[in-house]
Amino acid sequence: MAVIVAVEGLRKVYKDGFEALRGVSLTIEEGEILALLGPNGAGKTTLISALCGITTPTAGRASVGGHDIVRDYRPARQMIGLVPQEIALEPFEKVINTVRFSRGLFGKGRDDALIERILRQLSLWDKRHSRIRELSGGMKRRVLIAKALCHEPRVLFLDEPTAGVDVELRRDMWQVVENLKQSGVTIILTTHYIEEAEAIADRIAVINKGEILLVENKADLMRRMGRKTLRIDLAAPVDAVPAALSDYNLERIEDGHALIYHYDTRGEGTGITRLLQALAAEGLGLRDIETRQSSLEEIFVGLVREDTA
Ligand SMILES: Nc1ncnc2c1ncn2[C@@H]1O[C@H](COP(=O)(O)OP(=O)(O)OP(=O)(O)O)[C@@H](O)[C@H]1O
Repeated sequence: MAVIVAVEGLRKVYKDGFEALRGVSLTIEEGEILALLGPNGAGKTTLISALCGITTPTAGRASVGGHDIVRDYRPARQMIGLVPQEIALEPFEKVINTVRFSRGLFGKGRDDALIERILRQLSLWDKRHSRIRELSGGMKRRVLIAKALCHEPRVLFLDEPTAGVDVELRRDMWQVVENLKQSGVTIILTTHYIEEAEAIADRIAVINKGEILLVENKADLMRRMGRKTLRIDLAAPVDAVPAALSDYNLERIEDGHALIYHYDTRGEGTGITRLLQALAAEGLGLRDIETRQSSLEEIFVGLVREDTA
């Protein structure tokens, strides 16, 4: 796949001397959904702002569609749609005018067919004559997306697209993002909701304290870093883990009614067969067993904690 966004050694030092980006390098491929994950203050918005020309990088380079974001600011910016975190819309304006106006700001001529297609894609067509203030929060977010799409960008940045949105609307928004991907738009989104990245991203970039900790295909990441746990519900509770089982580092939970075994899916063997035999040899009866894959959230928290340590 072709690279559409290339970032190389990007640094941003704010006026007060704070270094928000410490040499970020990253490539984004055409047609993918990349989720940028990071704790508060990690530098996500700064990175997006730099790529969109809102803030000037102190050092390093970046290009969008081959256009340098500083030297060729205009063509680079033409290729980008930005959906900001804050909802800033004119409350008394009608939906359709709001969107048409945004296209005009990019110096593009009126194109009613395109605007209709975008509004339909975002399920806003029926609301095109409504005033912004009459819309629900979820619809306002869709208007922000429509505005960001109306100059036909190839790369769309979504900064926290579902912050403060309820679960149902969040799923709705995921569908919208998926449809945009199908239409060929490359999407970079920042999010605090790790399940959001897990649900829709092709690749995950983790950023912490202005540095990229990793960028990896989501499925590979979960396979590589993921650990599995085996939960063993015992027929009768134990006061302590028997000494004969000490090699397994079992965790005793729920007053000894259950034991947790952590194992690595990358290892040669999981050790489960041996463990079950050892439990039987100790005379421990089992009521139930259950395995669970660690979530992206657990992987993420582990990564950031390691980086802070
Ligand atoms: N104009 C500014 N001047 C000085 N420091 C700033 C400025 N803007 C942001 N920062 C600092 O840079 C760091 C990164 O901020 P940024 O908004 O990029 O983080 P973020 O990852 O988007 O965080 P959040 O998830 O909270 O939105 C923070 O410590 C922030 O306080």
